[in-house]
Amino acid sequence: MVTAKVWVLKKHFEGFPKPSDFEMKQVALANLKDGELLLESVFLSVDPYMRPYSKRDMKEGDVMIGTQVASRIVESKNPAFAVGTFVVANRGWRTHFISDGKDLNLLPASWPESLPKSLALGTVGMPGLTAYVGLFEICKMKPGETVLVNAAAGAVGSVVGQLAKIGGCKVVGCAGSDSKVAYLKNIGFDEAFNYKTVASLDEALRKASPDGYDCFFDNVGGEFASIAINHMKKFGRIAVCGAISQYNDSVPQKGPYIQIPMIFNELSMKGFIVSSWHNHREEGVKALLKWVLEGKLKYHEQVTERFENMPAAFIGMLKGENLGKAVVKV
Ligand SMILES: NC(=O)C1=CN([C@@H]2O[C@H](COP(=O)(O)OP(=O)(O)OC[C@H]3O[C@@H](n4cnc5c(N)ncnc54)[C@H](OP(=O)(O)O)[C@@H]3O)[C@@H](O)[C@H]2O)C=CC1
Ligand SMILES: CCCCCCC/C=C/C=O
Repeated sequence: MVTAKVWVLKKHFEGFPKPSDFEMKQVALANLKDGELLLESVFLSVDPYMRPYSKRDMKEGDVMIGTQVASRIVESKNPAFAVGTFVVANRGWRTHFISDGKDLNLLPASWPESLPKSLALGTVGMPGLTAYVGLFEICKMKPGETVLVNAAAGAVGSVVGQLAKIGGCKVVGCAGSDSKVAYLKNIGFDEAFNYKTVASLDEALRKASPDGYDCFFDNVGGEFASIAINHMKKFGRIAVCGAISQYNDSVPQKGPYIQIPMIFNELSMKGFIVSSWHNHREEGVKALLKWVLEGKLKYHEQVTERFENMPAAFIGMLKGENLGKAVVKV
């Protein structure tokens, strides 16, 4: 019999999550029945959505939600899944779990041995797909346009900027430290600035693109988005992807309000959730993997060692300690 370690939400987050909001437990797993398989998590993802989704979907005592666990099959009574195969699953913060195979995604057959499997949680996984859908389907980016992205050195933002360059656009990004800004320049951003240290966000946005922005991929919301909307060009498009600046608010932020710039510049603004675009998954993963293998799409991972450190990795990511995709190596 295998005993799994799991992290549960002990106490609903109030403001910023803290270590005492989590509790690690041990769960004995049953023996496998025919058709089932036992999986071991190798890498786990920590993502911003866990913060707002915990409030909306979870109750205290539930296992922490967690998507895209790159896992290894250790025992199988299901002929469709061989022992040793790696898959992506959506089973929360657990070291081991049992599946009937229906909720598992195999890595693409063309996945080379040399490529970290953890990329299936980041650049070639859900965050990469988010960038792909947001740029190509929501912003409908065209060559020659100027694209703005915030949280640009993170899992989604770093892919957004590079896909925009692949698509022939000028790219402006911002991030919360000088070393992140240097990284953005290194991976091909045309302009980048540290939103925490510029004297004026308004000035920084104007200086980076005096003519304004055709596309704005918004990962942050709040004050940044309120200022950026005034820098959109006529008929600009805004992909509302995330609002991380608001996830830990106990009291909702108030305006400024967006109607006037929306009207004057005839802007389009559309929120989206990547999982609703699952019909683009196969095409998107294939394209992302190809660009990674061609060296056109660079990646960086912030790897935290040990399952015991899941809460620290999650809290650290919310604080901006990650460069690229934050993952935990079990
Ligand atoms: N709509 C969808 O389907 C999806 C939406 N998302 C959203 O995309 C965004 C990025 O996610 P992801 O790439 O996984 O995460 P990241 O890897 O970008 O990590 C989060 C980053 O957000 C930045 N950040 C944290 N707090 C603030 C703040 N108050 N103001 C500005 N920046 C902040 C930090 O970077 P810094 O140092 O630069 O501050 C931090 O590193 C999130 O809002 C997330 O919820 C993600 C996936 C799917
Ligand atoms: C089954 C995986 C679903 C992931 C959806 C993530 C949506 C994120 C929203 C904001 O961060």
